[in-house]
Amino acid sequence: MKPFNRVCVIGAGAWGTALAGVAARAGRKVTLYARDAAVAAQISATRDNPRLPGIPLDRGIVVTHDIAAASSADIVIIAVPAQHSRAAVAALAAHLSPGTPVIASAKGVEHGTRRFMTEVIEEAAPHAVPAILSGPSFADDVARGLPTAVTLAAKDEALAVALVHALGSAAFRPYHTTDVRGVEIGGAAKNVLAIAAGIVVGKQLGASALAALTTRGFSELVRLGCACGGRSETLAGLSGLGDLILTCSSPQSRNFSLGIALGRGEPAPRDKLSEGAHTAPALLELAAAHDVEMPVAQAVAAILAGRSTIDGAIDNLLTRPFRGEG
Ligand SMILES: NC(=O)C1=CN([C@@H]2O[C@H](COP(=O)(O)OP(=O)(O)OC[C@H]3O[C@@H](n4cnc5c(N)ncnc54)[C@H](O)[C@@H]3O)[C@@H](O)[C@H]2O)C=CC1
Ligand SMILES: O=C(CO)COP(=O)(O)O
Repeated sequence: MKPFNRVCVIGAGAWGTALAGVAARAGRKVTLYARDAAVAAQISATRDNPRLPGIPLDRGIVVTHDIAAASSADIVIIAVPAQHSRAAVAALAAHLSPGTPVIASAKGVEHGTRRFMTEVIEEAAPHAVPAILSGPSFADDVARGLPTAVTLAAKDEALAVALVHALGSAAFRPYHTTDVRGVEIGGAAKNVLAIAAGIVVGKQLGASALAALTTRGFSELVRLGCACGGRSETLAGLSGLGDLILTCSSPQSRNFSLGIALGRGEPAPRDKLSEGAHTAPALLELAAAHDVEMPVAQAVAAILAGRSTIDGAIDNLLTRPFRGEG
């Protein structure tokens, strides 16, 4: 396999900027693409992204507004919100050399189509080779170079290993797998479940309730993941259980914070992306299509859509029939 040297990251938000830093730290030549020319110019001039305030951009990273810069990339990383990934990949497709690995890093399921992020890449850039990176990793931690471990999946194991070597470093440790579906379902489901965990905290239901909710949420994630073809060891790994633990326990998470605000009866935090809120309906459609029960995710979707009050949803969950664990 040819060595990967040039990396182009699409999306100059918090995660794209953090991943550009990861690639630069791993010794790669990095271009960070911002859709908005003014944003590209500002980040390039100040070497600071307001989404990651106070964390200087690595000196070697070139910031551009020119999508054609992707044409020289050996690896492309898509770091835009899940519902925008198709548009970002479509705009990129004509500039990619055939066979270029395109790594999805959004955590969600597409509305309407119920497609996972690698499926979106397959459809929008059929000549690219999709991969997915996911796991417990806050952009702020990663950009600061704090120790992080994630999962990186590609159908071809040799490619997954090569991508790990191209992006990994002491502080950023990707583990490779060929279980693409298992990795992407963990990231998508945990965001929805983290909103429920936040509600538990916002409603002050106690630490025991939070542990119960997180664990029963994990059962849902595993049920859906296995039904969609993911492997149980992946779902119990960094991109499933690992990310669920992180996001269901830290106010640094935007999904958890949304839940806390909802539980307290406060307005949702402004200008903060909550992928779980966007993914909840599509996740439930997937669950229904596979005949999988997801009561916690269902409660989140019902609350967000205004079909249920928080108290009503909690009552529903607490009065479900007793059953065997599993
Ligand atoms: N922030 C974090 O800690 C982490 C985020 N993620 C995932 O990464 C994804 C992006 O999240 P953030 O970077 O945090 O969001 P963000 O809101 O900070 O940034 C999103 C960026 O995408 C850009 N964008 C939107 N549509 C685009 C398009 N069509 N072409 C090019 N750029 C476009 C926006 O201009 C914005 O700069 C989400 O799916 C999130 O779940 C994953 C791991 C960690
Ligand atoms: O995915 C993340 C950490 O792994 C980031 O979580 P939030 O999107 O909830 O902030």
